[in-house]
Amino acid sequence: MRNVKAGICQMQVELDKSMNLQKAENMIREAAGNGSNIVILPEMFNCPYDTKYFSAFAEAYPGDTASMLSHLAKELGIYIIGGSVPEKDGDAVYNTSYSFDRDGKLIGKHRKMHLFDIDVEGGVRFKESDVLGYGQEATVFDTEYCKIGVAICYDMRFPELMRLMCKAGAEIIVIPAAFNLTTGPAHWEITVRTRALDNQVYFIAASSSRNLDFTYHAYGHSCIANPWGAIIKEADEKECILYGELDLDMVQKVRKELPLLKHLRNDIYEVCKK
Ligand SMILES: NC(=O)CC(=O)C(=O)O
Repeated sequence: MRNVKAGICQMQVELDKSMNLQKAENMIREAAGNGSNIVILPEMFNCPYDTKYFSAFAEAYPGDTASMLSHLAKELGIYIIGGSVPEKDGDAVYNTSYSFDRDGKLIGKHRKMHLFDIDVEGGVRFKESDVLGYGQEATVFDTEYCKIGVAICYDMRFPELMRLMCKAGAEIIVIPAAFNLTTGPAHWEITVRTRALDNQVYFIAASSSRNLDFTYHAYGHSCIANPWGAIIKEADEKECILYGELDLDMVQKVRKELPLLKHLRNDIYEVCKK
């Protein structure tokens, strides 16, 4: 049996960065105290999800935020997938996720590859590319449980990237995210389930909770889908820690019983790195 307990911190993000860091620390400690092996934070957990704040909140690596996550991972002996934060690199700012192992070592760094530029009539309008640079690489890393792939929010809408992570051996895909009240009800759950089903992985989508003080209202509803495409845990829109047990043997069982990945017609089409 290969079991992992995941703790998803659906935290409320505020305007005050130090409050966000304190909140994240408290929630990580609580999730670890309740037996989580892997603790996950949401997209932009130290900064409101609004392009006007990204540059001012950005830190060059390691900075206070990544250092805190690394220390906590080591002290608590857990893996941390640190949501995402604005990262400063020279003149550029990226939407970046840092992951740490039980020794506090950085094992994954993902810069959001697909920037969220949308304009839905009567709904949400957002243009990350006004202020953010594009990530260039898919991110998959080893843990003692299995390989884990990490991407950020809008990245999950691109099946090619998810397939690339699956081909690189990911059995769990983790997506720190912040869908909204236009796209969330329509697309969140179906995208999570479909990506889990396509790739026969555990798919974890970790949102912030809904804060109506800001112009961008996160959908919340952090959830976990299993390799059969079923949602096994889902939060509502409020702040909480969502726990889920992942049975990694199920990944291999489903892949054996319904061998989608073996049946790919790579002679006709193939998702590959350029
Ligand atoms: N916030 C995002 O990056 C993506 C999102 O909200 C959506 O795809 O919808």
